[in-house]
Parts: sequence; C-alpha cells; structure tokens
Amino acid sequence: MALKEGLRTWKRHFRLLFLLIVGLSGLLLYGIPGLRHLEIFIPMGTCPPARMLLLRDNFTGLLRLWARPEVLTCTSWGAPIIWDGTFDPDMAQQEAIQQNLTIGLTVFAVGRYLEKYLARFLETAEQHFMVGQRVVYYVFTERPAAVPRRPLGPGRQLRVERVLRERRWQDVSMERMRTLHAALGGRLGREAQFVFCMDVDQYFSGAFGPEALAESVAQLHAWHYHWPRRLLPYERDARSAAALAVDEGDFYYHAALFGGSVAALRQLTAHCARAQQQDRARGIEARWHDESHLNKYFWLHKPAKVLSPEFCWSPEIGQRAEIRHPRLLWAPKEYALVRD
Ligand SMILES: CC(=O)N[C@H]1[C@@H](OP(=O)(O)OP(=O)(O)OC[C@H]2O[C@@H](n3ccc(=O)[nH]c3=O)[C@H](O)[C@@H]2O)O[C@H](CO)[C@H](O)[C@@H]1O
Ligand SMILES: [Mn+2]
Repeated sequence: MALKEGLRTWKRHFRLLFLLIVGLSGLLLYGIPGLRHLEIFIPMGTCPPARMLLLRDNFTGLLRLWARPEVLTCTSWGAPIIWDGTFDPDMAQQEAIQQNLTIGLTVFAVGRYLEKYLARFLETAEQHFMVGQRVVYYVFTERPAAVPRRPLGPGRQLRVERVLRERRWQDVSMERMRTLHAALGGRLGREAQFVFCMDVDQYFSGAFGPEALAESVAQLHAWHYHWPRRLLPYERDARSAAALAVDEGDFYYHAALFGGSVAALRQLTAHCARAQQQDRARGIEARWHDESHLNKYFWLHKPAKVLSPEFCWSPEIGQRAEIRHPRLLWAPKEYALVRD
C-alpha cells in the first residue's frame, strides 16, 4: 500500500517536473527567437523502410522517400510526406498533362487584404503554380472591381466571385468554408478536378507543381512540425466540435493551404462549416478558428498526401538545412494594418 502511495507521489512529482521543463523550454524557445532552432533536434521519426518501398504516388510515380533520411517522409497510415528530392517533378508534370487536368486555386481577399497581398500572390502564382497545366483562379472578395487584372499565361483564367464582408476577421476566415463548399458545388466544381485553397498573405517562391496533388492534401505547419503531439495548439475545450483529446492528433496542419479532389473538398468544407456552426450555436469559438476545425477533420479523415513545411514556409523562422527549397513563403504579418 505504502509502496503504491509512494509510486503515485513520485509520478505526480515527475509529471510536475516534466511540465515545468516543457514550460521553461517553451519560454526560452519563443522568448529568444534564435533558440527556436533547437527544436530541429527533436526527432520527427522515420518512415519504416518496408513502407517506403511500397508507397507509390498517382502523380509522381515511385517516390524516393529514402532520399531525405533526416526527416519523416511518410505517415503511420501510409501517406507520403513530400519533401524536396523525394519526387520527380517532370514525371508529375507529364502525368498531370496526360490526365488532362484543370487545377483550381482559390483565395480570399476581403477588406484591406486585397490591396496588401493579392497582386503579389497572383503574380507569383503565374510564375510558379502549376506552370504548364490548365489553371483556374477563383478570387473571392467583396470588391470585384478592385481585383488586379493582368494578362495570364496560356490555359490560365481568373474568376472573381463576390462575397459579403464579415465584420470580424475571424468570421471572414471561417466563412471561407461555407463559401468554398458552395463554389465547389457550382462552377468551380464543374471546371476543376483538383483544387487548392490558400490564404492570400503569402507568395510563391519556387515551383509548386502536380507533385502536390492527391485526393486530399494537408500542409505541415512550419512552426509546429517538430513539436511533440501533446503540445500542439489543437482546440482542447471538449465542448467545441474541433476538440482533440491529449492522445489524439497526428500532426498540426496549416490552414493556409489545403487541397484535394472536388469530392474530397466538398466533404471537408461541409464538415468544417457544420462544426463551426455548431460551436457558434453554443456561443464558443475554436482557438485557431477554421484551422482548429481543419485539424479535427484531418484527424478523422486522414489526408492522402502531406506536404512538408518546404511547401509553405515562414521566413521569420530563418534558414534551416532541412528546408531546402521553399515553394510558398508567408508574407510578414501586419495585423495592425489589415485587421480592424
Ligand atoms: C498560425 C495562425 O496564427 N493561424 C491562424 C491565423 O492565421 P493567419 O494569421 O494567417 O490568418 P489571416 O489573417 O491570414 O486570415 C486568413 C485568410 O483569410 C482571408 N482574410 C482574412 C481576414 C480578412 O479581413 N480578409 C481576408 O481576406 C485572407 O485570405 C487571409 O489570408 O488566423 C486565421 C484566421 O482565423 C486562422 O485562425 C489561423 O489558424
Ligand atoms: Mn494567413
């Protein structure tokens, strides 16, 4: 009995000590920006060699998942995590052309986000996004007339759709799920086979091609891809439809980029819109808004492909050897300027 009691006290102390260490290192990591780089020493895990050999991709053919031994290149459910050097971009290009695809790219530019970010987002997309494929951009805004109109490359079109301007920026962000759901059920869904949905406050900096395509695609968040699962910033309030328990969650995905087939995205957006509505009815809002609900969705419905943080990198973190070739970069956050 006494032994059991002692063990329990020891366990409690151990847990406290653990929390203290984690808390202190968190403070250190984020209080002193340079120290954040220490997180690269937290191992991401490795893809078992037997699984590596079996993983084929419908767009890139055989993946060289062993080409990046320093990072995790597959998930526990057998989806590839796409890093620079693991795929053949020419093969992906040919495969996509053969399938005669149209690829949609949706972006919202509401309020001051339009003047601040949209032109650069579209210009760099012309240089880097699915070059050589048929592309249709969908820009959602409350001021269609203010959307910059530049000549586009061959096989590329721009469509502008009017949306209402929500009062709170959180609502603008969350309303995207409902609007996208409707668009995917309409013209966008008829025109495109695959669609990427992106934030506007970023710009392309490298080739973003068909290697990123799959039935459903999730993006590893640049700030959190080395963190242990229990520290990830999921919604933890059990009353929220986005809630994940401490032993749940695979990765922390970034809502600034997700994609997939039209059917898969219809399901994703329906789920998130419904979950957000449920929370609203209860008078609560998830910690990271649509991103929290997206993370819950991908926990329940595993993505078919995961993109490494090279596909959506935050230059604020600085350079890292494992981030070889960033394809999208976050624009500097200027919340005071763009948010009310
Ligand atoms: C890591 C992180 O901090 N992530 C959260 C943060 O991302 P962000 O800080 O990246 O959010 P954000 O300000 O980029 O908003 C998301 C996107 O919505 C569009 N937009 C938003 C507001 C607006 O007035 N006009 C407009 O056009 C625009 O495309 C923008 O890129 O905030 C978001 C909005 O809730 C989500 O919660 C994200 O999870
Ligand atoms: Mn953003």
